Amino acid sequence: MSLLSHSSTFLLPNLPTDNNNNNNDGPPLTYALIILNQRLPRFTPLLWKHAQVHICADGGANRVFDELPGLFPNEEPCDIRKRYKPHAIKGDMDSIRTEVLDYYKSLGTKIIDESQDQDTTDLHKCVACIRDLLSLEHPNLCILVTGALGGRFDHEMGNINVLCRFPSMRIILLSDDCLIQLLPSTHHHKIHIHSSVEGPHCGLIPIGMVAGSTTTTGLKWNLDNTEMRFGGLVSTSNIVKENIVTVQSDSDLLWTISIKKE
Ligand SMILES: Nc1ncnc2c1ncn2[C@@H]1O[C@H](COP(=O)(O)OP(=O)(O)OP(=O)(O)O)[C@@H](O)[C@H]1O
Ligand SMILES: Cc1ncc(C[n+]2csc(CCO)c2C)c(N)n1
Repeated sequence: MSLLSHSSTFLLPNLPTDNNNNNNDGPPLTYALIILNQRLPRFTPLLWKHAQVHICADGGANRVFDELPGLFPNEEPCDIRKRYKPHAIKGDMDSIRTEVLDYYKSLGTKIIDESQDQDTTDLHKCVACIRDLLSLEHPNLCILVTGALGGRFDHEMGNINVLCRFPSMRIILLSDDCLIQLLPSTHHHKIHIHSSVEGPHCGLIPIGMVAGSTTTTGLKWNLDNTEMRFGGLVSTSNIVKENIVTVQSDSDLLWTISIKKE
């Protein structure tokens, strides 16, 4: 089974320039950023800089409009708003304010109103949009999602469900405190830990099914062909012990790791 490399280099101030590789020994990645409708993480400008495409999910546009200027107290809000112009705003448009919609429309942002679809979330709609826009030209695409965690529980579960609905895409859900991604069972996984910005707290959690057998290295409490299931063992409050964590499992798992406060 082939190995998939993971690396949170997008949390570093500069992406590594040797071979222009931002994914350690994995293929260089192209980043896309989705902003959801929750308080922006403090490192949003960094993610924005690393990403080639920026899309707001409905009310996520209010957050860019309202909160990004506050991250640059010495600059004029209108300068910041022009600098951080989303490529598109997509969703069912029940949360974006009219003045915000009109403002970004006037700057040339694409407005994609999918209010007729009340069966998929705004995040789902944005991921599908990025897949259709970029995945052919950029097979090594990684979607970063801000504001995905730490709010309403139905929204959080909906956001995690998007990871499961697009299992072959690299999607990373972020909050100020942690990140979550899916480790599909189609691969073995090698996770490079950047201990200046992430860890040591971490977790490996089965989702939707019993994970019959999982083996890890690099953790304080490693799994050794161990079964995990909700209602039984799930690996929470684990600790990263090495610079590389490896995971092999017969089931899709969620990987989560804490993000350090500066
Ligand atoms: N409290 C929250 N916790 C977690 N995620 C959130 C929260 N609020 C919004 N989001 C995310 O931001 C996206 C856009 O939110 P917005 O408030 O614009 O729309 P919504 O109508 O509440 O969400 P949806 O239309 O997707 O049900 C949501 O699809 C969801 O992914
Ligand atoms: C069984 C079922 N439960 C909830 C919804 C509601 N819902 C799910 S996604 C969405 C769009 C949000 O922008 C809405 C309203 C549904 N359609 N079907």
